[in-house]
Amino acid sequence: MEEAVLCGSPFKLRELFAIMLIFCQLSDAISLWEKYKDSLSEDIRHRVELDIQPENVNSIINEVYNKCLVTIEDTVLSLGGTFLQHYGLPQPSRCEAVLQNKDYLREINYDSNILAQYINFNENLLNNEQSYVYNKILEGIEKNTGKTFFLDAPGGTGKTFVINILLARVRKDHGIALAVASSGIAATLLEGGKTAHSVFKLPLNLTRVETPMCNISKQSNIAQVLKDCKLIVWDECTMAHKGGFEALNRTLKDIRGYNSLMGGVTVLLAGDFRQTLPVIPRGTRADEVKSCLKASYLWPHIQKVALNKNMRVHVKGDTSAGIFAEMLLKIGDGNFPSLEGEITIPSNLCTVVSSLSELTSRIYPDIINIKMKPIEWLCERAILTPKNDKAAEINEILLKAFNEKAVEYKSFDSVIQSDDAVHYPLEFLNTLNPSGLPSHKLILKIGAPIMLLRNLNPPKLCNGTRLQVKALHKNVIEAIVITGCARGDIVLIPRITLIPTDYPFEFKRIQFPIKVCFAMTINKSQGQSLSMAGIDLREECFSHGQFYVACSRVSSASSLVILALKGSTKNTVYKEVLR
Ligand SMILES: Nc1ncnc2c1ncn2[C@@H]1O[C@H](COP(=O)(O)OP(=O)(O)OP(=O)(O)O)[C@@H](O)[C@H]1O
Repeated sequence: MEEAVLCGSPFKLRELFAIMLIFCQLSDAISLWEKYKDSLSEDIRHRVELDIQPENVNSIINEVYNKCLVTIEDTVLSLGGTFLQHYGLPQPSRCEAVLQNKDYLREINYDSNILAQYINFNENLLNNEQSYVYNKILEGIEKNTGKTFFLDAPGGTGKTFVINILLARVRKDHGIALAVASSGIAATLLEGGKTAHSVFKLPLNLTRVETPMCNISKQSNIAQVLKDCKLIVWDECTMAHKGGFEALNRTLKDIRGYNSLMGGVTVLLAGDFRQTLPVIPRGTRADEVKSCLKASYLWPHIQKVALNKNMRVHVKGDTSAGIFAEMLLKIGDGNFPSLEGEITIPSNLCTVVSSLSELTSRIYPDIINIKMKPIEWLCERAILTPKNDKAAEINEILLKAFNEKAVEYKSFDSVIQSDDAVHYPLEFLNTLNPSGLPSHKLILKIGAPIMLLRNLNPPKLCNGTRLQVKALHKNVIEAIVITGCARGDIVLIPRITLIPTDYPFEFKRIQFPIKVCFAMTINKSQGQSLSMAGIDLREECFSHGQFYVACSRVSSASSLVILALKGSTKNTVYKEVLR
């Protein structure tokens, strides 16, 4: 073998080894294998290095050796020999899933050196409460105690900061740490983050199924990832329906073959119950409360940890930002002094204005020159409304406020079951405006900000990513990304088929998956940070946490303008969710 290594290819070496196994009655085949396994599997290793960085191959080297043994065994069998076990060698597994599993390879393909530097630098910055949370979760991962944690963290307390160091710690040692979030926007803030729906293949009808399961088969690529992962982080978990966590729990138990909570993997659920709860179409307060994580049978089994110190304020050393943050917490907790449910909006929270034109001109001054503005200008501002119709009204006004040619795109609508065509004529379908679907008549101008309504190519193009229109072609829209990790990239958006899920009959709309977004609903803004936010409260916030979410998009009173005709507003807080 020693001579052959110098002159033969790995393929020829394996052939030689196979012949020796059958014909040479080797007394110690295992030692020979151990000594030359790297030479025997060199080409297989190179092939894996095409998919992941060379230094990361070591974390799956046993898979490489296994593949090598399989090919040796194939040759031995074809030469009339028998299984490798018979010769005192390890019996290879015929399931070589990992080497072909792109999802798996992506999850272990992090640069350990860069991660080590990142950890060294940032671990030292953790404050006391962050360190406590970090070490507690790390201990759970290292001792494999299989705990699920809930990290209660209001905005600015360093939740994302802590999570990213935890993810780096696991990945540095080639462990798998999955990062997901309930919304596409929140997912872009986590290293390697994706939406929970796309990773866990959560069923769409969570409200209607009693024992939901993730649509993941045990043989799939993602099942292998879930089987081996050491940490799952789910950010903005308070926005998600409890059925999603229950589905994940059942699926992990099944895939990992272990009947403890979440199949024994450490799970970190992070969020803030002061923010909006899962949206239940046509649901009541009780429906919303009943659908959140706290109402799940899993909740009593989850260990609670919290962050309280606002690091945005602390790092900047800005005392007025500190007062602002304290006020936000009082609003979020429902402890702001109120009279018959109405709170008087204080001047150190924001600037109060009394007309829509004042609100729009404060948030979008000099809109006439919108095409000349840098993308930062557009990305850092938005007007927020409790409901869609007011956002649509403001978008129409602001779209008319600058001189560019308006281009109209009409959708192609149709029912999915041909029998329904009699009951739901085309003209009727065109009038429908389900939330999350672009309208039948989409009017756009070059320079206008738009928002994606689907995850087209996460994390670059997610549901919620904002862009600015650059060119309006007949079948494609050219736009520059203004938020998220692809900021500054120019992308082309096609018309796609969109099917709303919460309609009593099925219909599809072929349209560009976008909306103009000078203004957007408060629920859509959750997870976005702004430097200038306007809130239109002509119609008041109607659901838990909306006012808190809207105000907490910015970090100081000078960045917030509120249109409140009476100077007061309703602050809806479901105290039962905060207990
Ligand atoms: N220990 C720390 N040392 C230095 N900077 C920190 C520390 N913790 C957090 N920060 C910084 O404070 C800011 C807020 O942190 P982060 O974004 O993690 O908070 P968050 O809780 O995720 O807030 P939000 O939910 O509003 O996004 C960030 O700029 C972050 O880098």
